[in-house]
Amino acid sequence: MRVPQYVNKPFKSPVICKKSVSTTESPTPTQQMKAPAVVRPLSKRAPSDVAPSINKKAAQGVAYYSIMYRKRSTKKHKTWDGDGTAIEMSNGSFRFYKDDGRFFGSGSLGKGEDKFERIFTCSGCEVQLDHQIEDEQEVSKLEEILGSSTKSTNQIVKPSLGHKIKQGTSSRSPSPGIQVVHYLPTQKFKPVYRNSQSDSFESTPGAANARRFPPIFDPSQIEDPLIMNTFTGAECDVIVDPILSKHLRPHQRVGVKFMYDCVMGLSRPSQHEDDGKTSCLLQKTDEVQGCLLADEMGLGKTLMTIALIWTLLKQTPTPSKETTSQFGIPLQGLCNKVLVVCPVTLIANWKREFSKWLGLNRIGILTLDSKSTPEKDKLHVRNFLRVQRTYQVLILGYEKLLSVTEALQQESSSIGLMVCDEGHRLKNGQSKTLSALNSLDISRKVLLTGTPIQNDLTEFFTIIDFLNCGIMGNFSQFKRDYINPITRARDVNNKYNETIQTRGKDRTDELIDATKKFTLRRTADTISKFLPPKTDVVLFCKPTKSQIQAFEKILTNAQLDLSSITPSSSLALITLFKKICNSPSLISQDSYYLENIKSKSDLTGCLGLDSGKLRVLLALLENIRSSYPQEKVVIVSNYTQTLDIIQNILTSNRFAFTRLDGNTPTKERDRIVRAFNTVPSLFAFLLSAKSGGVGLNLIGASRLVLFDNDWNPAIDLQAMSRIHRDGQRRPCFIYRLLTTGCIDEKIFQRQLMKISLSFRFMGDQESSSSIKADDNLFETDDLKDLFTVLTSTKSNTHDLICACHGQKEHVSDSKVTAATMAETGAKGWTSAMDLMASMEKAESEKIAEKAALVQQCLVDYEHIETLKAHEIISEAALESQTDVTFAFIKSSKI
Ligand SMILES: Nc1ncnc2c1ncn2[C@@H]1O[C@H](COP(=O)(O)OP(=O)(O)OP(=O)(O)O)[C@@H](O)[C@H]1O
Repeated sequence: MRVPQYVNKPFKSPVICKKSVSTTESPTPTQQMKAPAVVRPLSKRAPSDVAPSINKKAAQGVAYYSIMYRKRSTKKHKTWDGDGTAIEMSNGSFRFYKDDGRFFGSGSLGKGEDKFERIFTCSGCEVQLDHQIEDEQEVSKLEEILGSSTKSTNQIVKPSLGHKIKQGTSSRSPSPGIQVVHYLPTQKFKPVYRNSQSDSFESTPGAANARRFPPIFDPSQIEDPLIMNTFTGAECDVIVDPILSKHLRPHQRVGVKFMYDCVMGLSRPSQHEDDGKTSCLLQKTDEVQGCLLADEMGLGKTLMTIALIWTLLKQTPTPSKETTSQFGIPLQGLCNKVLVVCPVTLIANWKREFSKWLGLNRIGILTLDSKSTPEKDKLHVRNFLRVQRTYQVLILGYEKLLSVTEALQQESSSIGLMVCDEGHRLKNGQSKTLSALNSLDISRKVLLTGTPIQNDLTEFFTIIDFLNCGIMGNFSQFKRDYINPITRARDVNNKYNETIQTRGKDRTDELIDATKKFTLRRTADTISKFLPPKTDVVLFCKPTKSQIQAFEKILTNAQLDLSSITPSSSLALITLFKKICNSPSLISQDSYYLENIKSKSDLTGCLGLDSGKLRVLLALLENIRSSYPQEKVVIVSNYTQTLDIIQNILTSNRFAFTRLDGNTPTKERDRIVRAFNTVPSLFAFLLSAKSGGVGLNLIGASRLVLFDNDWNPAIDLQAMSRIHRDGQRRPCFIYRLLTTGCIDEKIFQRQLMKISLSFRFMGDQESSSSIKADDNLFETDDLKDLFTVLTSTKSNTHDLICACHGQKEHVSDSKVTAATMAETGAKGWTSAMDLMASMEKAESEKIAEKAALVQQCLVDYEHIETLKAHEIISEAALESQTDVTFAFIKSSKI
């Protein structure tokens, strides 16, 4: 019997790969209809072809790479023919294997050549390394395949009638480590469903016994199958391809099912909790078809989305005779085409992830070249939509989208799913990108973001309405029903108005309940057990004399009217103060200083390079280099000028580094990142937070220094999660440097307040009553406070939340009151009456609220004053840090 398997070569017309499978008897047509898929093992190879003593070599430090290869050609626009694996031997040479494990050549690098840039030629082929395979499981699979298998790559096992289908290998087996599934139906598989309403289990839910088509994978043959939920009327079970499901972590299985339910319009009962293990019978209401996956960074949103895309491209719960072969094998999935829109810097990352998890010879991915003309782009898009089997996924940058909208509009109904990565970009209802996306006729949408929707309900409405148009009514209704009552309840003047408070709380709960249907957010803690421990270190760095002088002189001469100060009128001064925190030398180029201060005050004496944070940074880098020579450091700043200063310091202290900022061309980024992750001598990576924070994988480093902070905590969080992510092997240290008592600290405190607020909304249902619609953290008093320089404090943040002595204590709830007292001047023992009186003051209430919000984010941190002796100090490379006045340290090991 001949079973078709569709192999879509990325840059070629697809081929139907006719594969023979042997059994001793052919099944009857009815048997064929019901037979399960058989998961076949990896190809076996003869010892003669075996990579020489792989395991031994691995122990000696050989490395594995995924490769792409093609026949040699003189064509101008070359494309790749297939994937494979390379082994870098201990002598530096490379041995190349096709994805079925066949050895096909070897090559070596010339002096100074970059292994990822080099195109090797051997056996009539051109080969390029794609990425290093570091995952232990993957490496051991490769060792197994390349090292211990027997040769039968071209062996075709023929089916024989009526017998169990034998396992064999194919002439086109996929990437190493991947199991081949043959679409052969048997009678064995009877899925068990849970009825989500009643919690009872049944083997034939609703009309399931009327299912006419067998699933393409047999769950009984798959270890830990991932079976999608179903609905009455479904004709076929949908099971995630085991080549992907075997990699998914528990939270990712739940995530894939959640997204599937949303885009399929399946409604979960409100109390429904999916463990990702059972398939449930849900109601198909089509009320929602858009999904917001707002998991924190690093949880693998890309892999989850790839699993969804691949499932929908290959399978459908409602096949028909026309869309299946005579054996009931689906010839097409629910979606023919998928559109992925993302920031341009992430296009390569998406493609790499598709390649990593599926291999690019399984799926056709089209990306538009950033250099091509709008005309060419339109042509490519039209071809993508019209030509059936060459490409299934189009990955586009948001910027390109506008130039191809018209072409997409013409055939957008053929796109079955749209994915918007870093989707918080769409929160502005007036944006052209949003209207371009809205003009496409695509109902199934997935929006990915690691950034919480920051308490702005107007922006949240924009995103909700984009995903599921009209689900919350129109904007005026939403404003009336949710924004107004929630905002009113937040107003301090209504704090004791019970009616307003109750209404606000009810509306908040209602909103959370309504959006829960299509919103999923999990925190980074979910994945922490799969990662090495992480230690967060907040270092308060003593400002230098010239920094303090600079603050004072500028404040005196700025002549700010503090009673009428507004965020916009003070923005330039805020920026100047932030620069002084980094290095007073930045003042001399600052436009506010040049225009308003320079003529009034002579600051020449305090324009030196030196700053508290630079001193701490340099000492930290020296400590790391001498005590942990294997480790690398990422240094992040929001300012390229600051990066320039740090770059000079690195150069004069002979630290080898590389750098990525807004001026780095997109095509260079990948090479820079790869070089940093792989070249041992590169010690530091200078990164601009805004231009490079998103999507980068810098797991070559295990330490990261956040030199300054942004108002938006999401930007800092993005940057910080570049090293502590899947693939990281070493314990990680994240250092945040703050100038003690200065604007740095105030920004940090506001960030923590923002994080607390958004956490309440997005994640913590219990405290959802505290949702605040308007994140108005900039009242006049706050602004005044920003410019206050507290020279006597060791940490203003610590003063705010705690009154301990900085000897490894942790903050606890009970300490907030004490801290509040300290801040309001009520030091020492105070009678209950006095305390009551002072707490009634509006001012102290505000401080208490601020302290509570800040404290919420700092629970579990150890408080350490002037780095009192403690074992973490040496692990964190903080010995002899005389410029650190205080530290908060939290280790995930605690
Ligand atoms: N189950 C897994 N096993 C091994 N590696 C994984 C797994 N899931 C994800 N990864 C890897 O973890 C890294 C982070 O994943 P990914 O970029 O998808 O996270 P994310 O949630 O999109 O984060 P961000 O918002 O920062 O981009 C990637 O290199 C990815 O290949």
